[in-house]
Amino acid sequence: MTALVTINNINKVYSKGQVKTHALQDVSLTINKGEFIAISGSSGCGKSTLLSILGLLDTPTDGDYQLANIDTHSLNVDQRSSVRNKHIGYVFQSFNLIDSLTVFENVALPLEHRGTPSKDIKAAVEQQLAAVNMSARLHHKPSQLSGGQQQRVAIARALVGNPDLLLVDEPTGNLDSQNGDAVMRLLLELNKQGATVVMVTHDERYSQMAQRQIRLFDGKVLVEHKEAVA
Ligand SMILES: Nc1ncnc2c1ncn2[C@@H]1O[C@H](COP(=O)(O)OP(=O)(O)OP(=O)(O)O)[C@@H](O)[C@H]1O
Repeated sequence: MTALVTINNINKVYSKGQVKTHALQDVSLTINKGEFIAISGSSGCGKSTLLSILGLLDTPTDGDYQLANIDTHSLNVDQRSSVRNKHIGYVFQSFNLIDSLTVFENVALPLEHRGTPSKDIKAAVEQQLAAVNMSARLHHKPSQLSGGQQQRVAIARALVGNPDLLLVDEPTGNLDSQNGDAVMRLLLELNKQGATVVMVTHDERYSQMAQRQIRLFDGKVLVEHKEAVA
């Protein structure tokens, strides 16, 4: 198995005036290519903080983070955003689509930032929207879609650049159970096709579907359960 992510003794301390919050305490984790990991735990235990650090949206106070053999500590701001663009897809609970852009334009964004030629963008966006069953809505605006459809578009945007790592924060949190189940089935299918997925969820039903489950408590890894490989 090939390690995609290695974090060692990550700590994150938020300081606001005199108040310090130790959001992550000595968290160490290896994520192999092709895994599907669910991170759960009660509110405030550090799930989103961990995902933001994995997604290079935030930096740890100390500790090491290697992604695809890159030591992320030594990256400057521009290098971090380039590594993020190339290696990471991020799906947010609130979709974070841009309302003034069409579905096609939203999904095209990561490739435009990379300077991909427009002919290649068109092919990749159409292929990715077909993979999430949203080909019929290319020219719609996000506000004209249901929540489940918006989340599928957000997943297409996260995957269009073939990232190594798909990070998903409460993907079903804003969806009813039918749409939530459909998004979960899609993530499992994408994982079967090779995507490495790390998903934060409150929903025990969905975390049980992951191959590996990590429960955080007060910023520490409390338990880890791994499905036996047959
Ligand atoms: N920007 C910030 N400044 C100060 N404290 C913060 C900040 N972000 C998070 N925290 C604190 O760090 C701790 C971990 O927060 P985090 O958002 O990672 O938890 P979580 O497990 O994702 O919670 P939830 O399930 O409610 O989203 C909490 O105590 C939170 O109050």
